Amino acid sequence: MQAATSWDLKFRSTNLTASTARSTNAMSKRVNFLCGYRSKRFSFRNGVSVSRTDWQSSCAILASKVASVEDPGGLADKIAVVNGHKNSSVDLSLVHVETTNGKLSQVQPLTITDLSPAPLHGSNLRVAYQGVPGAYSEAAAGKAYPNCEAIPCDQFDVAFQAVELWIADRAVLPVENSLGGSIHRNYDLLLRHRLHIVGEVQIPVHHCLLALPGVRTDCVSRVISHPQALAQTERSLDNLTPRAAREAFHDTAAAAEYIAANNLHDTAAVASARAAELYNLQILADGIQDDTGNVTRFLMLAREPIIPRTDRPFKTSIVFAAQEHKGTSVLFKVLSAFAFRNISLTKIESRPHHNRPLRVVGDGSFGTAKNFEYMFYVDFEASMAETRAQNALSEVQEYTSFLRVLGSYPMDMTPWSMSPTEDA
Ligand SMILES: O=C(O)C(=O)C[C@]1(C(=O)O)C=C[C@@H](O)C=C1
Repeated sequence: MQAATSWDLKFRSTNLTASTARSTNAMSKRVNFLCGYRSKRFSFRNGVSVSRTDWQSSCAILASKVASVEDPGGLADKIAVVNGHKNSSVDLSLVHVETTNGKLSQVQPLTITDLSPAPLHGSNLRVAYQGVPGAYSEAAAGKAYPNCEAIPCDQFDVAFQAVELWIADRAVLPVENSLGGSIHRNYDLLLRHRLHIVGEVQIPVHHCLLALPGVRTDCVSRVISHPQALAQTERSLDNLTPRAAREAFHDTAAAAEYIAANNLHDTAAVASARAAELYNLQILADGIQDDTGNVTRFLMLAREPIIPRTDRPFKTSIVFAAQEHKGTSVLFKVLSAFAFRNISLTKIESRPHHNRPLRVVGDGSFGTAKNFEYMFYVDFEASMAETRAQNALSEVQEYTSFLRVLGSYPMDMTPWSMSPTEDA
């Protein structure tokens, strides 16, 4: 192996799981984590910590530390193509390369940098995302916070908790896709947790069909991926693998990793080109999303809100519940509060009202009807620093029993490019 080059990459991988983010005291967790790590009393499977009772209340974390990676065959060039997009603005220094010459590297001991407190600013921001390296959410974290330390989490909920417990500074989570629609789980979690939306990023999602080297497409009997990714490639898969069963997986990159780790010759994954690189899979088909306009919108979440401004386009996200017995006219009134002030809405989503899911109506003469109650999520194009937005919300408050501003944040105005071909 050559001596370290300028392409030696210093990567860290901290993988949060549900059990590791369960405690309420961030500081004690951090300490427990460090002790747990040092004592090496827990074991690992596929680079993921296996929970132990004496470790369950501690904060985290598997850390696979510094991996020195030489640059065989132009790694720099290879990872400049992320998600199939050559000119991607995604900064790759966040990437968790755990492999050295294709093999998983050994877990390394902690160094002094592990003991430094969470930075609030700058490039060392710790950003939690759901998935494993190679997931689109990781690319979103890199676009949102170049040079950040991306922290993989096994569930959305864990990413929220990681920020609440000061293990991470930000979470970056998908909320909707232009083809697949809303990721409802994250809407519900936004309400359950007290984090603030501080930004949004949109990522063009360029899917590939991946399999072990040598596997032919007609030998694939099962395709695994994140349900959203399967939905976004439905028609392509009908053509490419018409007889293959489709199975949901936690995230796209985890599906790729699973095939590689289990040497599955009959299974393919829908995932990114970067996942193919990371897990040594071949690309059977490239650009298999059913429409080139396949974009996922991610939200950045923090413990504190940002101060809204008026010098650039801002978006504000709110959630509200209608006053009881006011019926559907409430929604009309709320929407008109924005319309009369020329505030455009970019999104409206309804979710079950978990505290009050049903409303019984009718006086009994014809029986009673059970109407469902909803929480409405609305995104509108204005900053909370604008008087028109403040006035609109004070009007909305009159019609609602519950109103929360989830965040007022800069809109992602990245110039549009749909595919790698168009980038070139
Ligand atoms: O599985 C991944 O790679 C993810 O980042 C998750 C996710 C999603 O939740 O929608 C993100 C973007 C794509 O739309 C497909 C999947």
